[in-house]
Amino acid sequence: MKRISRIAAVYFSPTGTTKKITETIAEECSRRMQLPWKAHSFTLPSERQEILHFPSNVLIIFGVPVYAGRVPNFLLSYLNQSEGGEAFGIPVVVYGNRNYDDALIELRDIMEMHHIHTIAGGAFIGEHSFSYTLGKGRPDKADLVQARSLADSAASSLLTETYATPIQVKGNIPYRPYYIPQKKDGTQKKITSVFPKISSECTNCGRCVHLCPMGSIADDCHSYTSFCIKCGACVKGCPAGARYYDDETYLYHKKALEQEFIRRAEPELFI
Ligand SMILES: Cc1cc2nc3c(=O)[nH]c(=O)nc-3n(C[C@H](O)[C@H](O)[C@H](O)COP(=O)(O)O)c2cc1C
Repeated sequence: MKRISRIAAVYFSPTGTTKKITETIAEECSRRMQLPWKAHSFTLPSERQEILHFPSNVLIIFGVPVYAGRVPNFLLSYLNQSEGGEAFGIPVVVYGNRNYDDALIELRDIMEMHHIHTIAGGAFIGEHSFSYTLGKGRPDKADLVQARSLADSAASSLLTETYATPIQVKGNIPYRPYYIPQKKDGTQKKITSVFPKISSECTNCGRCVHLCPMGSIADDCHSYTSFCIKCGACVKGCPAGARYYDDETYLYHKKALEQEFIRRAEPELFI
């Protein structure tokens, strides 16, 4: 086996569910392989100043949330500059109880293209960025058991050199187009130009300014300097509950998702 001397949990995670899964897998790999692990977030603009560059001796647990059934597209130019140095890696996607569509296979391909040899993969569920009821409380205890199980199998396959790479995961090639929300009348409408509103409860504490992964909220907390990806970081992270959406298509889409995807989706592990 190529020498692995440390483990890295590398993730983009505006509302923290991807962070939780990715770090749990890293922690368990660390326990099983008796190696140190470290977290590396690329969620905030300041964290994306440096490109991702890994030496060959790292096992990389690479986590992204699923946006529109795919790897978030605004991350592609950043991810496509990364260099994996022939390291081993585990692609992990976290989705809001609807579907992960082609996100996992796309992430695997990105990793392979940048010289990270994938040996396992997983799709997990997190509370949906738009909602407090869809995937509520996920990942939960049972999800974390699954995350640890993925880590155990991956660690065993590395220790016994029985891994297969690239890992075979679910998904289509070519990838399906990005999922587009529907309006009430059944026609599709993108919500790219929608921004959260700010109520009078806002205390100008600046928390949202710090949390925004696009660096799009001005210091006054009330105006926007760039675009909004609807990640939910400012809405769910506002201590005063002052940020909300009132866009009709956004609200209709959120309600439709909450009504249609009430079944409990389960994690899928690829080993
Ligand atoms: C723009 C956008 C698109 C999303 N698209 C999907 C999707 O296609 N399928 C799904 O199940 N969840 C979708 N989600 C929900 C997130 O994948 C999910 O909430 C994830 O747990 C968020 O990760 P985080 O907590 O690390 O930010 C979407 C969220 C956003 C913001």
